[in-house]
Amino acid sequence: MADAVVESAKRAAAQQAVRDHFDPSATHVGIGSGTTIVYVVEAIKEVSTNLAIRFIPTGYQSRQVIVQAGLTAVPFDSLPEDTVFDVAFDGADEVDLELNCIKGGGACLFQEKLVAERARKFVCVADYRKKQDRLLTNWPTIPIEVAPVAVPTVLKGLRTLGSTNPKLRSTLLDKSGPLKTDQDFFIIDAPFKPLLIAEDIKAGKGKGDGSDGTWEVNKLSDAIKGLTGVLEVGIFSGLNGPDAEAIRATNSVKTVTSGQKPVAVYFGNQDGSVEVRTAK
Ligand SMILES: O=C(CO)[C@H](O)[C@H](O)COP(=O)(O)O
Repeated sequence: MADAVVESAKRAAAQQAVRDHFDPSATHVGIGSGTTIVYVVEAIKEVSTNLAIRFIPTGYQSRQVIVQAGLTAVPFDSLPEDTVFDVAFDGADEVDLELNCIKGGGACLFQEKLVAERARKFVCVADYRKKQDRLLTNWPTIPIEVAPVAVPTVLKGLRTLGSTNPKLRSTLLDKSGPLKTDQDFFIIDAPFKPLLIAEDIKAGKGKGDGSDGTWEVNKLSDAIKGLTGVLEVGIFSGLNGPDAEAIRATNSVKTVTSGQKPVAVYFGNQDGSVEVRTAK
């Protein structure tokens, strides 16, 4: 029964996100991974079956969702580098007050980041369990995609950064060994204390650079990304819509996109309502 509530929360959020951000005259639309994105594609299909719209998947599962809906899937690397997508939709594992997200619970994060960064608008859709004030409140770990040969190096580096017990992710059948990503890389799940946001640093709640055991979202993301062997980190932070708009306005750079952070996150609630957090 609880599952039915969660599923209808996801569907309600997806319906509203698509109503607000999918323009049927779009030419390129990014499609993320996970269970919630299925409802996004379902909602898109209700509005448009236009085969001229190119849907860019973020991995194998995402591509299957697009293809099974009868829509046109186009690989990311088949598009010219300056193609900006109208919008990219994706799920999230946890979202904080600043719209920073943890992603990678389903082992997709690298291609999700590539696609999100190319979109003029990156929009996330999730259920009520994902809405928190700080990252690592309910979701326990940061997923990190690593080169197999570098696993021991990265585990050691993560412990140095303060992660108490980072672990290599196994398949559901433990005896099959480590889970492989779409890139044939591995995933390490690293726990840290809940992450600080900018207002916490201003309020003196910690330095946020790891020196006192606290980490601010962007600083931790950069520190993990700096470990040799890390392909990508499941923290989506940094620039978002309005920041990117400002850069575009001042520099006349037409190709600046939304960045890694969503411009809006749609949360489906248990009572059927939908709550939207938008970039300030
Ligand atoms: O990042 C992801 C996959 O790696 C997903 O977007 C994230 O895990 C959310 O998934 P779901 O919609 O199933 O809750």
